[in-house]
Amino acid sequence: MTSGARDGRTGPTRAILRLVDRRRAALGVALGAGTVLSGTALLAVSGALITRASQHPEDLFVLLPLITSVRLFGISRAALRYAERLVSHDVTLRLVGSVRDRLLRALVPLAPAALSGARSGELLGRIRADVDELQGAVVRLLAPAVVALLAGGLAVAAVALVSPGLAAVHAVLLTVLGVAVPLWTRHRSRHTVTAAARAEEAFGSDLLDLVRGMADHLSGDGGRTATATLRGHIAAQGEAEHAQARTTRTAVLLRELVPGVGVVAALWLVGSDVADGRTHPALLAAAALAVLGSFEAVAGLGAAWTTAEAVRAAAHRVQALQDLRPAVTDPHDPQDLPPGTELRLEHVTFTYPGARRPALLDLDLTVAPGDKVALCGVSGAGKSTVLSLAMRSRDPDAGRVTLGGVDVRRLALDDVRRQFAWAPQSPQVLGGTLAGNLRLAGDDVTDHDLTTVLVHLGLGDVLGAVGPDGWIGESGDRLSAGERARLGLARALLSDAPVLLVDEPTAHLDRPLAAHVMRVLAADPRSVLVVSHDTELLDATWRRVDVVRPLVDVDPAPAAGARAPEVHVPDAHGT
Ligand SMILES: Nc1ncnc2c1ncn2[C@@H]1O[C@H](COP(=O)(O)OP(=O)(O)OP(=O)(O)O)[C@@H](O)[C@H]1O
Repeated sequence: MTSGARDGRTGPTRAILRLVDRRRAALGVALGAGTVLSGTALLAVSGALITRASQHPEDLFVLLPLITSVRLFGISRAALRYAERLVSHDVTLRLVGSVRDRLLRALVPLAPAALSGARSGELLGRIRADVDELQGAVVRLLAPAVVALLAGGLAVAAVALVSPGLAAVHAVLLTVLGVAVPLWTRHRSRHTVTAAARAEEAFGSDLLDLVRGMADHLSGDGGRTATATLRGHIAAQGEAEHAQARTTRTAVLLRELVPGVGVVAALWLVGSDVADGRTHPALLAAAALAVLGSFEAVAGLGAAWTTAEAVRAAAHRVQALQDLRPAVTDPHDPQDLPPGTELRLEHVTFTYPGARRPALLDLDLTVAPGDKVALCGVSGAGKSTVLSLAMRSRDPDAGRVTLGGVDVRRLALDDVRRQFAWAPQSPQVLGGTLAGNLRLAGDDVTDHDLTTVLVHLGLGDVLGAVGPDGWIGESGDRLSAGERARLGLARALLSDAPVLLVDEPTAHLDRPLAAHVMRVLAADPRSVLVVSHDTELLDATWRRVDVVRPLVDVDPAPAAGARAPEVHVPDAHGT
């Protein structure tokens, strides 16, 4: 997508249309125009046949070519329509595939930092709705527009051979039905379509939030507020759709009326020519029926104008997602991953976008291979931020993070992320099975590995009750918070990354289980950087690092005194 395309009002739409396979789309359009012209010719020849048959019922020499033509156009119309549907749907499916591919490629680098402000229901709803809308770009927008020009133009030219006056009227009526009526409809329905789409989108994301947080809603006000909000969205959508239906009814009436006017004009104009002897009588019915049939050329234009609006809006939303800047990017010329895995944060300062105070200020931390380091500190001190800077979810504003002595900004993002196994406080548990969730750790994870790690983390009972392939609920809802956290930890332990980053692994556990989990982590031969509130759980294996919340406001050039080291590193016993 070029920047020029982004600037223009219709830029994102053009960018989407550029993804269309042009050769196949041209074939689809040619087949579509062929279908319309076959239909028009079928009616015209039928008219001529009826007239000739009434004049010369026994003259097979005259009638036979007309009968053959009727058969030919009848068969070709059906065959061309079938082929056109095949080709245009193939083009659509390819377009949808490309759009999904581009969208997902754009989203992956944005996670987690750049998407942290987005509601996942909204994102999901937006992507689903936008891809649905973009499906219409070929079959309901591009193809009908070109077919209307091509087939409509050729039909007018053919009518002009019989009666130039009728051709002029015919062209005007085609324009009225193809352009004026749809433009009027579009003008009337602009607000209603947007309002209905907004209400539907809001309904989708609020419904998803309601289902996800059902327990909270039920224990709050029994879900009354949430259902009232949903009802509001349904009512707003219904109101918008009623207004839209009124406009549609009028448009349908006009679509029936205008071709009738065309037939009357044909009978009048060509009829006068026939009466004057300037035109063969067989052409009267042929011209009238040809005019009637040719309105099929603009039949798809009504939906095309509405589709243009919807496609434009969807393309803008897709563009807006693609325009989000990732919080971190790959270097142009990444260095090879160094052999060492020592992790260092050197004089690291970091402020979240829009925050008044830095989350970390001049922080130093070293985690040598095999080190067991516990980050302690009050809530909001910046402990989780240390983990996200370590695995390069974000970059520091000042100072640097190194892995094996190399600044992580010099390494390929995938290389950096492969060095870390991350177990967040509330891990993402997918709706599925225990085994399915754990196999995300790597392709080579065996059934034996799964069982061992689950038993090791005290999840043997859950494994026994559910089984490795039993359903654990949407987002693991059938597990307790502590079980979900340990499932996330199990996934991290199964990975072969050399550094484990573990956020509050004992938050939901009773004391004996918490102590057991800390012993499991202490026994792991890899480097472990753990966030923990509970200093009593830290035995001599752990080096405790206290992270202190910076109490200074953001200042581009802080005074030397304000940049005093914020990290106190006690000895191995935590004193
Ligand atoms: N995505 C974010 N955007 C803006 N501010 C954030 C974001 N994430 C964290 N913060 C802020 O940064 C500070 C440090 O947050 P962080 O999560 O690192 O603290 P923590 O020590 O891990 O806290 P806890 O022990 O409660 O998990 C807090 O003041 C927090 O409000």
